[in-house]
Amino acid sequence: MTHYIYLVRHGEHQDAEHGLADGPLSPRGRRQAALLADRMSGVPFDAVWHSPLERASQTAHAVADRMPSVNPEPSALLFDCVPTGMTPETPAAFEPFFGGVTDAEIEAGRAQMGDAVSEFLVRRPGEVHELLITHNFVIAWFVREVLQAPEWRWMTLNQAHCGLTVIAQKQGRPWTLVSHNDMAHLPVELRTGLPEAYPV
Ligand SMILES: O=C(O)[C@@H](CO)OP(=O)(O)O
Repeated sequence: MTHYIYLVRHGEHQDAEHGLADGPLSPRGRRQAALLADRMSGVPFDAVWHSPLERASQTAHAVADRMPSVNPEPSALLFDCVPTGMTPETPAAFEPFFGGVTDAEIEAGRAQMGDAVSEFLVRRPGEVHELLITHNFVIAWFVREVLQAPEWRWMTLNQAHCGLTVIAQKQGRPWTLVSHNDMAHLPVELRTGLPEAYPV
């Protein structure tokens, strides 16, 4: 019996190129979400959770619309956030990023990620499949947590729009990383959202 959590970053949103924080999915984002829905259509989901932001909600509904028995629900624990601040271990290369982040945002992000781990990374009885549609940094934090990597390491983990990351726990065993940022369902022109173009 295995508990699977499928972590998916939302599709590209319409206003991303104008620097707006949220908005509906772009035409490319809608295609990403449809292909994700095709990919996931055979999974017997017990639950679909999504960040309350529009881009995540629309992505979740694109998947769930194909599964009449699944009702996607928003969770504030999956909201976009900055999980930690600059620490003595954080490489100096990341310093500019934190220039635009307040202490209050970091404190809130850390608390949110602590609560999210307590809520989702728990053993549930039986075979369980849960889909979480959320944001780049949130997925990075979950992966870091599963690997028990140093805190700052979330900054080195990036996921493409509608890339698929799977973590799983078998009865009595630790959480494992099954796959990271799997983009097999996305043609090259739809592999967006990574900091640099994927070289292969
Ligand atoms: O702004 C970003 O780069 C990330 C951070 O998590 O968010 P999103 O996945 O919503 O694009």
